[in-house]
Amino acid sequence: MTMLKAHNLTKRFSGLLAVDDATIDVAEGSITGLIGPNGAGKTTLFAMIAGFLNPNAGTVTFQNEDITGEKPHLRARRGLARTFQIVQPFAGLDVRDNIAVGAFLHTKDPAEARCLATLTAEKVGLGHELDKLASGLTIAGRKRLELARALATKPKLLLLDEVLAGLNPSEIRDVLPIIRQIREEGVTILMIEHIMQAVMNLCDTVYVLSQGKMIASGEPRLVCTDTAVIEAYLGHGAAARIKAEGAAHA
Ligand SMILES: Nc1ncnc2c1ncn2[C@@H]1O[C@H](COP(=O)(O)OP(=O)(O)OP(=O)(O)O)[C@@H](O)[C@H]1O
Repeated sequence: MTMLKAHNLTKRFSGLLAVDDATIDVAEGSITGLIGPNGAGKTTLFAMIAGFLNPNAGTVTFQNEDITGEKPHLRARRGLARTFQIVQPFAGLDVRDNIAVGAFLHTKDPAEARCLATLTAEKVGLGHELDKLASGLTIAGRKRLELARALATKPKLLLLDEVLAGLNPSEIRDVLPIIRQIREEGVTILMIEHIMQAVMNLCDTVYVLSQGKMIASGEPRLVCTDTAVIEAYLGHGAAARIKAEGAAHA
């Protein structure tokens, strides 16, 4: 079943066409990637899916219901949660209470929210830092916290905006199994990611956005060798140059 259908979405910022008639389908149970060069419009597309921005055109359908124009908190109640590229925890709250903020979506009882927060912290490897102030976490810790805050809302679809950015290779290796485990527990994932190793490792399907347009989609291995994708990242004529160099070295 297709859980999310974001169809023909367009977003203009005064003169700039940030997203231009882009379509993305996310299958239930999948990890779907969204990649593209800087400024391609990925975050803008995410914001329209999560309801933080209204599209100028196009529709967002979640579990067969049209949610275009619906406010973010109502989408969250349906089970659509997102993380932010710039991590902004409540610095003065400890890790447990930061995560509990997400849990309050489903309960008014602080004890229950904290209990769910504790369980969620363990899932992302923050179980031993529950009493620490969020401001005292490392970048890697803050990324995990961001993941936990979204997970505590009990999402059906989790939108991850560059959760691996800023992490070193060993920290990335630690987070990949956590993302896989979240999917194993039944959460569908749509992730913006620049780190290709992670995309190749995790994603069943990947979409490529360039200058606001969706230029390719499919299995990560196939998409990476697509001429239009190589040119979007490396410039016009790059695919031919790479091919020629490959032939010269053969
Ligand atoms: N609120 C805004 N007002 C005006 N222009 C904006 C706004 N938000 C984004 N843009 C512009 O829209 C385009 C797409 O930006 P967006 O952040 O969606 O790209 P991105 O693919 O997420 O980039 P990155 O990989 O660098 O995060 C860029 O040219 C950006 O400057």
